[in-house]
Amino acid sequence: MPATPAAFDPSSLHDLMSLARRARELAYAPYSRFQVGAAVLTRDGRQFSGCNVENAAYGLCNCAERTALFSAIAAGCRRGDFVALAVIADTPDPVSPCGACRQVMSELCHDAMPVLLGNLHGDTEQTSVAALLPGSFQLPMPA
Ligand SMILES: O=c1ccn([C@H]2C[C@H](O)[C@@H](CO)O2)c(=O)[nH]1
Ligand SMILES: [Zn+2]
Repeated sequence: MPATPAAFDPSSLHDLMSLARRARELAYAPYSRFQVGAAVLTRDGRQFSGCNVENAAYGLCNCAERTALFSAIAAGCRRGDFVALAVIADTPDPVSPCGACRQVMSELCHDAMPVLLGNLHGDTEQTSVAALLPGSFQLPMPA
């Protein structure tokens, strides 16, 4: 979404990555064995974490990023309430979110919202929602 996200303390990105790292341990990934964790910070200072949750019907697998964002929505947070998101996996380079998660981020989060990508070695890369999905699909919002 266009508009400017709320300001945030850059050190909160480090905290968010620690939370994502702990959430990763909770992944339900018996098929891929690829565990992912994510955490999102909201405008009012709340943090929501998420892990990937797989299913025998593979198409139902839900990524860590979407689990975290959907948990926040289910707790009452609204589109635009998000300040930063962190995601972590056991990858050689900082993990790269899938297309579905990029689309969900682009609908729920401000274009400039920082997204911190990480791996278990402690490598990180800071990017943004718009950088992850330029030209994303959006529907005009009803007034
Ligand atoms: O950024 C990513 C990439 C993949 N996965 C999950 C989906 C599936 O459970 C497993 C393998 O793709 O990792 C995530 O949670 N986040
Ligand atoms: Zn995804």
